[in-house]
Amino acid sequence: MIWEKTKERLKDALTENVYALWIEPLECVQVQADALFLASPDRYFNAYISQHYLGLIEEKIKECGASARKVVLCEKEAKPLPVKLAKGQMRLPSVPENTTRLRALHPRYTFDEFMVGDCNILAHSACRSISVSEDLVGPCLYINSGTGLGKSHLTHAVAHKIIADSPMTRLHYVTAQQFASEMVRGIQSNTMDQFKRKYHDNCDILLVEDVHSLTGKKKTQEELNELLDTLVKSGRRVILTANSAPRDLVGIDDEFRSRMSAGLVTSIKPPDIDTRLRIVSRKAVQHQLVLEERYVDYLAQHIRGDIRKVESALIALRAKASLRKGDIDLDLVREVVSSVVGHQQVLTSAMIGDLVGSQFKVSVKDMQSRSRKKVVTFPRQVAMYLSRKYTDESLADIGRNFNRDHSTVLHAIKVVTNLTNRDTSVNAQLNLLSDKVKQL
Ligand SMILES: Nc1ncnc2c1ncn2[C@@H]1O[C@H](COP(=O)(O)OP(=O)(O)OP(=O)(O)O)[C@@H](O)[C@H]1O
Repeated sequence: MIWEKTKERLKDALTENVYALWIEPLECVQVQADALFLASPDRYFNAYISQHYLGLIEEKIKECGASARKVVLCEKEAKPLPVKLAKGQMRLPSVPENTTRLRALHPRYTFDEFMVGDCNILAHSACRSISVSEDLVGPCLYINSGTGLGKSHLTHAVAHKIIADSPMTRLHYVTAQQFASEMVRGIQSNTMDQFKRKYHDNCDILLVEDVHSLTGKKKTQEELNELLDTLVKSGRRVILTANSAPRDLVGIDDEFRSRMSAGLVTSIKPPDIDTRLRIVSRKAVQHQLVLEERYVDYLAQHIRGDIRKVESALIALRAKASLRKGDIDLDLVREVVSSVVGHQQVLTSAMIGDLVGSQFKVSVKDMQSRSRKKVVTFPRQVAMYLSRKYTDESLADIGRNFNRDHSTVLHAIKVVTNLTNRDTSVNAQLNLLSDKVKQL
């Protein structure tokens, strides 16, 4: 009774779509003195509810005057997905049967959780505009990147947004492998008609991940090629992801390659230091970890590329800190970072200062001194220039290492850039030093 009453209030408080999508599937399975147990289709569903609606649900329960004020979310009894869904079972109401299963979507891979920087701004804005059907990028978007740089995150974000804004959209989210297996099953069981109907007729947006895995799978490539043609020609939306650009895919037919390149092709680059800082801060909050700013800096400085490594470092930090029942300190952060990135050394301005000093036979101490002698100023300026070029340190950090402020570093960069443009011997010297820096 109490849940029925609460649902009435939630119905008034939420839009029809949101209510149908997120509240209706919840089933009250138990009421205890202080808690109401609600069962949902799966744990992803639970996570989404916890993040977005738990407060409101509890508020409405309170308004209904129940003594049970707390909500405990649990999963409905896990059952294998039935081939033919029983009425309403484990399927979101109002959502067409053949839309993506929400359980395939990670609840936290949303636009809100995605940190945007120079490295991914185009992919991000293209996904945003596809998710609201803006016609900025055309119907087909291809995103490629190395591992762990956010392709799935963005693709899921598109799906979340579409499902939340317009749940009636027929959206299919599959990996290329799943698409291939489904097609093979269709061929083997003589149900290709059904397969074609699902993707050609009953699909408004298609999201296919990891198309590089179709290497050598001629038949699947043909099928997907034909499907892309149908969807794109009829103005429906497609997002494809892969580990490399279409031109670099191996074992892919030219026709299919060209079809995939027909719309916007964009790559996500490894995140720059500013984006990494924001990612570390955001993920720390997600993992309920309170981190001092200097440790956020340390993690962002040292963990580059694959963002999964940031997550594993944070998980390890939390686990180790709680085992030790102590605060997080620099030693612990260092230990965790080196276990995540191995012994890969991160280039610093201090290392570059040492190298340049030894090449010019000037001590680091002299470079840090106030001396304006040319034998000291030039190596100092070169060290600053190379530090800016090869490390992620800020101008202020580089300056600090040489006992100067950021404007001196800016000036040094200008001087050295001018010299390399004018003086071939300085240019040659810098090339030589650059090679040595790269070997550090
Ligand atoms: N810009 C970003 N902001 C916040 N988190 C990010 C960002 N980019 C990636 N991540 C996180 O990094 C992890 C890996 O991302 P994701 O799975 O999307 O990578 P991927 O490019 O699809 O990798 P793969 O090619 O290995 O499948 C996820 O936890 C994701 O949330």
